[in-house]
Amino acid sequence: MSFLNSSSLTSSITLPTSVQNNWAAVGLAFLSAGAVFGVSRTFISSSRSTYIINSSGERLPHADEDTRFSRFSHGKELGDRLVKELGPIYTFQSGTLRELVLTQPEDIKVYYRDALGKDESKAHIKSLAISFGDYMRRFLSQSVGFKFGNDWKRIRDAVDPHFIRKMALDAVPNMKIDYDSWMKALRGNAAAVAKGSSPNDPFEIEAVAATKELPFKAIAKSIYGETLNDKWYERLWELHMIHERVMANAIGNKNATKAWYRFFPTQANKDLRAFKNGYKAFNFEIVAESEKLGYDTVAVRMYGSVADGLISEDEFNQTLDEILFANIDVTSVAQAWFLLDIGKYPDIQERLRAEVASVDEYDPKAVADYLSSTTNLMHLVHSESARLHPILWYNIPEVISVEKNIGGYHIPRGTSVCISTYHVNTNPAIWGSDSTSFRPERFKEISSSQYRHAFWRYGLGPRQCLGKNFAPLIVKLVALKVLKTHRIETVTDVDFDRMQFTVTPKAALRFTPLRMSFLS
Ligand code: HEM
Repeated sequence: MSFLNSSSLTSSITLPTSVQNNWAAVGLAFLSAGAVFGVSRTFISSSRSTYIINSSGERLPHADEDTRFSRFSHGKELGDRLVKELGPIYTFQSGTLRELVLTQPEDIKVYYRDALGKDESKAHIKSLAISFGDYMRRFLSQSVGFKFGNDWKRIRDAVDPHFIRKMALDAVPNMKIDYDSWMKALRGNAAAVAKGSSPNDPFEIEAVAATKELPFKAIAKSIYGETLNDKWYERLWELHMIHERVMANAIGNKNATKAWYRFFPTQANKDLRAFKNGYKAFNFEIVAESEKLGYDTVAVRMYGSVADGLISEDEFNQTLDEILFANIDVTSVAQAWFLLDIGKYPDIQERLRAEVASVDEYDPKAVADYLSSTTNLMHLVHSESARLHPILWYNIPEVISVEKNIGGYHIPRGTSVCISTYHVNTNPAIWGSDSTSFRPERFKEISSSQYRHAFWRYGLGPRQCLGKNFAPLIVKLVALKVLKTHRIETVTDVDFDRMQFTVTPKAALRFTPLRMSFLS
């Protein structure tokens, strides 16, 4: 049964593997299921019978349809229809919950005001609507993305220093080595179809297949540094394979959501234990090895916070799990969209190629400077691609802990709130009448303060993506590498893979080598 037809997030055990895996990528990055995990402030008030009203007593427009799955699979169509029928602020159902949806920057600004709460009781909490139950709690409830309030601040304080801009830039030369190998090997990828027998002939490949595993090594290397040789990487990859099965169960196995399930000798439980114990041992041993070799890696420094009693060992291991295993799909999908956009607009591609021609890709500083520039064409094209392809149509909701007046309506505390990302990113009042067109130059015409609450990419509130300094570099690096060696064309119409949780493109790219020499 497809998740599109299931009546509850956990009601289908038989989600196709691809769906399960991608739901895994809910990026636990964005994740949120924290509220169910032993949290006392469970005061979700927006039940089906609760109406939100304005000062004249008028009800906020409401769509009485359960959107828990359609908001991901058909989020664009759903959002377009609801904005047209209900206006810029509305509620829709998420199972038994009535959830508030925002599309206007000024409303989003109010929503996020004091979201972290100086007083913890006023901080946003994560929504119960997407709680995944006991199985996931056993391996991810201690990760940063699941926390809120003071616990979240404590972990972020310990982790943030290792993901600052300088760290990301320092990681580029090491990443570049893997991107070189990726480009050389792409033609031989099992999913690639050669359009001739000569290495000079083009080949075609689905964009997501091309980029699928690329970010994993990049992020792993950023964390484990020089210590991560082939032997360690092989071990990490084996853990990744177990993690895929674990996530599939966490999201698709209804029984696994129940507390009693942990006591049964199922394969899912064995996998969970194997992953938890295996990853704990991996981290412990690789940190020890790094220290022995004198390598000052991110993992070593993060482990220092465990030794100093700032975070627990579970918080350390689970936050690394979230960063490494759960973020693969989010970043690879962003890479796929970026290449598809470049492949779709040949004139932009040629201008980009002319720009990258002046970057010496064997000079680490030149590469880092180029990838981190916020004024070059690469940056403009990357921003435009990110604007038009949010990774979720609706972000993962948070629950407000104090009553707010948003868009003229009294929003009670306990209301679960989410953002219609595409409608924010294409709001004509901010982005102009051509807001849905691909026009990178618009980013030269508008200042970042003008779109501060109108560009959903790494989060719009004070709680933002931990990888936001790394992700753009990883995505741009793919484009740099491709443009130096190949001409790319988007050869099929771009559709969405609606069986995926993230907004995933379904389209193929044709790669035509520019010259032979890179293959040698
Ligand atoms: C293009 C790629 C990526 C995009 C678009 C993206 C986007 C996001 C978004 C929208 C959030 C939610 C922010 C919120 O709560 O409002 C998030 C959270 C998070 N992301 Fe990313 N992300 C990407 C890549 C990465 C990478 C590479 C890492 C690894 C370093 C990462 C680590 C995280 C973590 C740990 C969180 C949870 C942060 C917290 O709750 O404190 N992300 N990401």
